[in-house]
Amino acid sequence: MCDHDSRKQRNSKSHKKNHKRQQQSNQQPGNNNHHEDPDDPEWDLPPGRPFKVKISPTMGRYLVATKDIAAGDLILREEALIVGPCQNSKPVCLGCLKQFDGEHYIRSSDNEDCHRCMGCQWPLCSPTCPGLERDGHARHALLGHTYEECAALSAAGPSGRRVMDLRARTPLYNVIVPLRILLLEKQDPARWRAVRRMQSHDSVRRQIPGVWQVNQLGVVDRIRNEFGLQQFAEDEIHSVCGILEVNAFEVGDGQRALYDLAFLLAHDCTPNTSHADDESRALSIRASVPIPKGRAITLSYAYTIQGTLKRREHLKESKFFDCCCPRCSDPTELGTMCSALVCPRCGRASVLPTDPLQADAPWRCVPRSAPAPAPTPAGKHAEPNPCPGYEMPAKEVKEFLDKLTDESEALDHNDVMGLEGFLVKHAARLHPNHFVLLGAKHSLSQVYGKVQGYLIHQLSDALLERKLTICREILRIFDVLEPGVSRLRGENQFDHFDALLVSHPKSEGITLYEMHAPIMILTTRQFEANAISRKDLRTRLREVAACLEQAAHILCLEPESSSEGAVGRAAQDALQRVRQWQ
Ligand SMILES: C[S@@+](CC[C@H](N)C(=O)[O-])C[C@H]1O[C@@H](n2cnc3c(N)ncnc32)[C@H](O)[C@@H]1O
Repeated sequence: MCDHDSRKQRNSKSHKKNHKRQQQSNQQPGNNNHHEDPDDPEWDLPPGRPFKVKISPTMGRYLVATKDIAAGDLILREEALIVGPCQNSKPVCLGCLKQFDGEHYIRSSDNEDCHRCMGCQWPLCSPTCPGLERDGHARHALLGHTYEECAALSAAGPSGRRVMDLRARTPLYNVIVPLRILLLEKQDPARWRAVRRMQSHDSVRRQIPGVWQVNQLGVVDRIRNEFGLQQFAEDEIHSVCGILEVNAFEVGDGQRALYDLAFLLAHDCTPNTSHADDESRALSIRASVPIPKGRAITLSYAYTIQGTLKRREHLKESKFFDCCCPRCSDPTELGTMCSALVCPRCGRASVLPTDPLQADAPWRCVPRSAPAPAPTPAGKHAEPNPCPGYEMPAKEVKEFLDKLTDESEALDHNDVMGLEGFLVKHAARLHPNHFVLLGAKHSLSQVYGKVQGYLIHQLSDALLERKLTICREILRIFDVLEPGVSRLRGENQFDHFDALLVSHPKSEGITLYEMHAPIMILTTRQFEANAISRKDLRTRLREVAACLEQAAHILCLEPESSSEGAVGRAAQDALQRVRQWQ
């Protein structure tokens, strides 16, 4: 349905442009033409893997299923090649990478703010941190603070003294992962080779001052001049920065990591896998939907609840390619209308990009496949849209979206009234599924029932219904954009997106879990007030059990130590209780 609509909606003026787009689109991982791409002979994978490596002219190397993979199946699990702090990280212990808040660290005996490495003076959580290399007993071996790293960081004096405020983000930590990679060449040549075969897009990045210059000052000059490590060539450090920008996964609590095989997964805006990392930063990739043999195995490098314009901008700026996936190619975003604006002339939420693959194409109010209009008394059908042709220049749309995004990012996502006010304020300009509204709704789905004044038992029936409605609305969108056994891909509290994949603490599973409490409380209240029958009660309990069952099914695939894993266990416990009542 959506494809058909979108084809009609597209500006079909340029046959040539469409032909080019068709070609691009055929290269997308979602399309089933992978038999045409050759296998990459350089990859000799151990037997038993459900995938192989292919190579395409546009996407480079990517993984393709070699057998039918069922939803939920584990496709790949691997240890990190290297782990370290994210860009602009808050100070962390170089051994275990934990931040210096709460009770996570031991103050040093000389009453300093924290313990520091005796050699390089970089902050550590304790002198006995398990991530410190000592006499052959390093628990994390190359993933923690090694003798070589300490020597490099103190080559021109103890550089860690520059980290002064333990609570403030600092660009000083941007050097740590590049340095860890550079040191691998001598420490572990096999790992070094594994990292060096990753793409760094140097030639493109070199042309972007915001990327190249920033790395020059923040990483290259610091390593070579401030730390005095002239043995590392400028270009080599730049390539390592590129490898990290293009291939790193955001893991743990504000860390980034590289993996031997997972980096080969191609991007798709409606991916067929989800991923999770555990305490040791081992990464698991699971199928979120059935993946037939021969289909590319994909994940999303972008935030799923984001409009096409912003997603493609992010992918272009940080991953250096133009996404032409089915979702990006469809102005309606697979019918979700996630980017649709309300037309000021006719009042319908039907202003869409005329060509979503061209960021400068105008947006236009287009007839939609709304329910067929009723015949007029004269027997003729009314015009389905009174103003086909209302147009907004791309620049105006972009400015409007930037303003909206700034406003939504400034919201306190624990402030119920602020979030509801934001929804009301923009209802007249945006489709109810517009991504900025979905972001606010997603927060509301979590905070109704959790924050002071809105704790679950304090909520009126109307507010419980509101929480439920919001959960249902967002689940309908997840079903299209992230179908199957997957977590919602969401931005987390970190404001740095240097990594390939943001970690996604909010989840579809969590939304399903969120739904069970309002249904339960409403049902109990209504049953006690004799407003529903025993039969209705049983039906509602079945609905609650279904939510919990799905939530547990999704979240119990998450690592036990993660917050999602904990909600999964809570869902299982709640399910048992509901079954007893049933
Ligand atoms: C993490 S790497 C994936 C592995 C990479 N293809 C390789 O050969 O090393 C990300 C890069 O792969 C390419 N890529 C991934 N998904 C793509 C897609 N859907 N369309 C075009 N290029 C894609 C882009 O060049 C992107 O910067």
